[in-house]
Amino acid sequence: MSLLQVDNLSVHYPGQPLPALQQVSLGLAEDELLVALGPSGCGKSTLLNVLAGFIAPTHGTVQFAGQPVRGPGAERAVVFQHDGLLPWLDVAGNVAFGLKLQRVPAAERAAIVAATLQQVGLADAGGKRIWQLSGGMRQRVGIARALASQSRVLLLDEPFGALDAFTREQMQQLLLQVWQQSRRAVFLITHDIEEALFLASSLVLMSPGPGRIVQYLRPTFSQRFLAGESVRSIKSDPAFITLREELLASLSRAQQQEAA
Ligand SMILES: Nc1ncnc2c1ncn2[C@@H]1O[C@H](COP(=O)(O)OP(=O)(O)OP(=O)(O)O)[C@@H](O)[C@H]1O
Repeated sequence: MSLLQVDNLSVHYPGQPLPALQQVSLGLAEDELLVALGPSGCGKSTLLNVLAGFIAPTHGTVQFAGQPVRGPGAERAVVFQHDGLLPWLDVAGNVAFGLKLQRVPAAERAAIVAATLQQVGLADAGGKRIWQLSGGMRQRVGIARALASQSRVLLLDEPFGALDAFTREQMQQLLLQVWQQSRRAVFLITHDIEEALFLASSLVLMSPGPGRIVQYLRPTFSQRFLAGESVRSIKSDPAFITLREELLASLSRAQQQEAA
């Protein structure tokens, strides 16, 4: 059964000629890393915002664990492209912030913060100030904060979009490790085909005008990485390259249809 379930979802922003999303249906299971891939304007952020409970559907339903989503909830943590960290707190303070709001006792809070910082490779950085961190480290803190919240779903909004190619690849690997260890359901949006193929256990390809799902896939490359194969070997595999080119062709076909 899906943890998050979307049925026949449409979102039409007031004053816009076309719906941002039209008749979108998908399910996110507990052990899944679902990626929504598509070009700018296909409704990825709108979909994530609906799952997070920031935006209400115009039509259709969104359910978490069988209950309608009526707004944001602690069981669905969001990580944004621009990390949203609090500059007046240090790294540990940022990771502990949500726990403090939830009134988790100090000793328990400290243990969770230490464990999640360890998980994202920042075990020694708890006392650092936010302005001392690189972009990749900041995103690690954002992910640690989401993990610390003990949410059951992580919603990641283009989390690596602002990073250089090398750091981005490191973060993709980290995310897969964290996904495997933390056993959370993950929903991630990206416009990067290679990133989507490498990370996804399920992938929906989206197209704009109106925003909709045009293809569902179940790539297996992340399983190969988690079984020990190197990222370079996976991304240079002809099977990976062929699928990447097919997705690129599907996306350009969808965009040509939109333009016509
Ligand atoms: N608050 C809003 N009010 C009106 N229209 C909006 C609003 N937010 C998004 N839109 C429109 O809805 C459509 C989908 O936008 P959305 O941001 O969800 O797409 P996206 O795939 O995430 O794009 P990007 O990758 O550029 O962020 C676009 O046409 C956009 O202009």
